[in-house]
Amino acid sequence: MEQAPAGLAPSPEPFGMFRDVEKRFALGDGSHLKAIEKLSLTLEKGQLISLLGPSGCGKTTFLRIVAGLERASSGEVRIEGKSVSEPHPDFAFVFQQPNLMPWRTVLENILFPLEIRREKTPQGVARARELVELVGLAGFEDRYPSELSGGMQQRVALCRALVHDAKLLLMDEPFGALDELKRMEMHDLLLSIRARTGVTVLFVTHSISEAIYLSDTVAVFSRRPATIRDLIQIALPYPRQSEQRYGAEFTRYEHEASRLLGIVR
Ligand SMILES: Nc1ncnc2c1ncn2[C@@H]1O[C@H](COP(=O)(O)OP(=O)(O)OP(=O)(O)O)[C@@H](O)[C@H]1O
Repeated sequence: MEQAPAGLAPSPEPFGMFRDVEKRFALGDGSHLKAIEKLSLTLEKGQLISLLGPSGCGKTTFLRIVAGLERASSGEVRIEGKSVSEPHPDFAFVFQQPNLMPWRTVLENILFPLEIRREKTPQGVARARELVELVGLAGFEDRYPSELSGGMQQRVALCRALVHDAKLLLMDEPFGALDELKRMEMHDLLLSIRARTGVTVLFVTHSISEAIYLSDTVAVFSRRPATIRDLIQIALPYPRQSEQRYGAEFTRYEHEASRLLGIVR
């Protein structure tokens, strides 16, 4: 690490630091596919960054690398100053499908991460119940996933991700399978949970409006091989309100993102 000039404390490394990340996949015919090229991004603690880009550009691959589920071919991937090489117990995931265990009740699904960590303490159970309350599922603790709507199942998945007090929440198009109304409800729910817990979030989406509504920063990806075209800082105040979606400032951000994506000039 570089030495700070005398009298100045070295500035601490950001929570997440990704520098010149590249990813090449070896294909069956002996050729390679370059999914990510020289991608650099920093993530501050408590920040919510959306990764916005066209389908197939490499967003999921990047998220999987940050998660430690995939290794970068080159570049640096660091969380809290440490290189990521495998999934970390402080990371949590929410995918497009809730992937609940059908034979477990709502509460049992949420408690699962605590069970595998052997942390199913009375405090852990209390936190699970508190999360159930927070996402509006009180009274459904003993129901099975098949008895819930898709939106309710996704809320259970969110509780399961947060029950062990994750530091980093990695979300891959988590609301993509929901209808517009449910998706908007989930946006407000995610933002209220984030305001309460201070969790840092990386959120993959190809919805421009979703990215703007949720994020303090939108990282607009290029087409494959993915790199970041630009960062859009969203200055809309929190707590976000649905009315903001129809304001002139929101439209300006939508236009800027569309321009960076090459949809409009
Ligand atoms: N394991 C793999 N082996 C070979 N190629 C892969 C592998 N995983 C992903 N790819 C390729 O890498 C590219 C990026 O895929 P990725 O899933 O990251 O895109 P994405 O931006 O998340 O797309 P979408 O929004 O459609 O989910 C694609 O061309 C995909 O075919």
